Amino acid sequence: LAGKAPTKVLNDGNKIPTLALGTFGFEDIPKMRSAVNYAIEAGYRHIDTAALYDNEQEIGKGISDVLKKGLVKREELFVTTKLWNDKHARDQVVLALRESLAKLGLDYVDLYLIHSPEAMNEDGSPANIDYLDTWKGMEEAKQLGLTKSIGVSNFNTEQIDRIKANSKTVPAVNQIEIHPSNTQEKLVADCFARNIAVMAYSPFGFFVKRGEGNKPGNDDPRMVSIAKKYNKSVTQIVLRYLLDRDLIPIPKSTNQARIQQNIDVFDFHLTPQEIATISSFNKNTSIFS
Ligand SMILES: NC(=O)C1=CN([C@@H]2O[C@H](COP(=O)(O)OP(=O)(O)OC[C@H]3O[C@@H](n4cnc5c(N)ncnc54)[C@H](OP(=O)(O)O)[C@@H]3O)[C@@H](O)[C@H]2O)C=CC1
Ligand SMILES: O=C1CO[C@H](CO)[C@@H](O)[C@@H]1O
Repeated sequence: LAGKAPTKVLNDGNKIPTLALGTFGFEDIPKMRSAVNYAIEAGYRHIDTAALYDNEQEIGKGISDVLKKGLVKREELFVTTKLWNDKHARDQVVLALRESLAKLGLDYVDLYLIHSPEAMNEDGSPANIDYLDTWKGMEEAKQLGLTKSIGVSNFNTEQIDRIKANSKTVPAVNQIEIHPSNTQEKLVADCFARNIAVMAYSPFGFFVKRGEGNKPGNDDPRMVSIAKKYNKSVTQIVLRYLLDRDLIPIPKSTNQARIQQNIDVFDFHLTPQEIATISSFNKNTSIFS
């Protein structure tokens, strides 16, 4: 009953499955319960959510279904969630994680991330809270056993180094936007040099800008020819490209066939030349800006 994605050992010794189901999309919240069921049935063992996504309750129902069906045991699952920007005060972190856990119906998560270095007030205005204080709250959450690992998201090298220089715990993970048009080679190398694993969000951001259809369907002849060679789809080639760079992609889908397709990427490898070809699409452009 092992999952399809191999695991990677984090700097704290915990093991993380190297591909996760993405779950962001407010209009998709009602579909998340079935998406989690489809994903676990297809061999996913890692689910990525966040307090921001407002779907932890539906995901919790999906997790409860698969546990009840006996498809997996809790310890075979890896659940990642994130602290939103309006809960950065040190004494809010444990409370925010307890709220997420209650919604998920779990007594611990596997990975808790600071969603972004930017602290905000509830109205979205900037708050004057240093993420070093937030990180202390994260360490407390870990000490309490509410999360196995702690990490960050959307942090740059300088911000990671400030945590490293001022804290006992180094982030286990940095979750950032990575796809062929935003390859992030420097930040990834900096994370790896510090023994920090990297999760790649918006893996299909190569094909679409947010709000412009959101339907990957790339027909670039170079991508199509690599896909033909391996008898895979272009989206599968993008996921394999990220895996072959030792990253942990987070493809989001609520559609059963696409959920299955997105994890069917562990039976081939790209050549260094193909990886270089795909990296040559880099424009250092974020889909969010
Ligand atoms: N830490 C952070 O700040 C951020 C984290 N994330 C995380 O990363 C995840 C993934 O990123 P996200 O921005 O959602 O986008 P993705 O790059 O995962 O793309 C999702 C889109 O692609 C479609 N799709 C999925 N699989 C296929 C396929 N095989 N063929 C064709 N279309 C497909 C989906 O539609 P459909 O569902 O209909 O299949 C959806 O429209 C998020 O869901 C979230 O968990 C994302 C952004 C920021
Ligand atoms: O995780 C996330 C999902 O996407 C949002 C934008 O649409 C981001 O703001 C957020 O960080």
